[in-house]
Amino acid sequence: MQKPLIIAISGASGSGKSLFTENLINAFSEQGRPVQILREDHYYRAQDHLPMEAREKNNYDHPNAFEHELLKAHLGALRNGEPIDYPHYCFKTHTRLPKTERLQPAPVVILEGIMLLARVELLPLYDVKIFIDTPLDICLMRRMMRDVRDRGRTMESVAKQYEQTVKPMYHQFIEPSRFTADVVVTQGGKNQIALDVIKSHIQQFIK
Ligand SMILES: Nc1ncnc2c1ncn2[C@@H]1O[C@H](COP(=O)(O)OP(=O)(O)O)[C@@H](O)[C@H]1O
Ligand SMILES: O=c1ccn([C@@H]2O[C@H](COP(=O)(O)O)[C@@H](O)[C@H]2O)c(=O)[nH]1
Repeated sequence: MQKPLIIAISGASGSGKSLFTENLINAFSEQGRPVQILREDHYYRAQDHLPMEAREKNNYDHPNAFEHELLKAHLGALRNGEPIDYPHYCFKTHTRLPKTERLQPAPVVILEGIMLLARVELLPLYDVKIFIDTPLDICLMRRMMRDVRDRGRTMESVAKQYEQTVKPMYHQFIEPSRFTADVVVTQGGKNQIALDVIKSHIQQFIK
């Protein structure tokens, strides 16, 4: 089997990474499953040993919140044409679910997550590095709506977390990682030109 094309899509929380990824793979949905998605979020560390109060106070915007060692091992396996069983993370309980999901190797693997370009040891594993560059005030607005709607948060808790960790960690880790990207995308998940450019690059890897 030919080595897969591994594409890393990063950027702030709420920048539009997930939407960009979804819009990218929709184009290939009628061709079987040549493009697989793997989310860095699933690699948040398990926290079953901590009470809920401590979990709620954790800094989830520091690279050490992720088990990147496992992500690295999984990328190595996919490169070797082997399937992986990746963990499942729950944002409401701040820990992993007691199940894993199997991901089959594919010609193209798209990874998306906030710290993917901030870990230098992961960079050599990617073939294409994309940074979704969206102004932070827009990210906050989107996150506020999404976290209250989907992740069991209140507006107050989103605002407090943003002030205490999300914003400072963005400036410390995510913003500098923009300079490692091959492609910087403005206008988030709806930038049709950027989507078309990446799609045509992907198409070359799908026979
Ligand atoms: N360009 C855009 N215009 C309007 N809404 C957007 C745009 N990009 C993303 N969104 C919306 O903003 C929210 C956060 O986007 P998402 O893709 O989940 O961000 P991320 O994965 O970077 O955290 C989602 O509800 C999404 O539908
Ligand atoms: O238990 C958790 C784990 C993570 N978060 C927040 O999630 C975002 C990253 O997810 P996106 O899908 O990219 O928005 C990160 O900024 C963490 O603050 C959390 O709140 N709780």
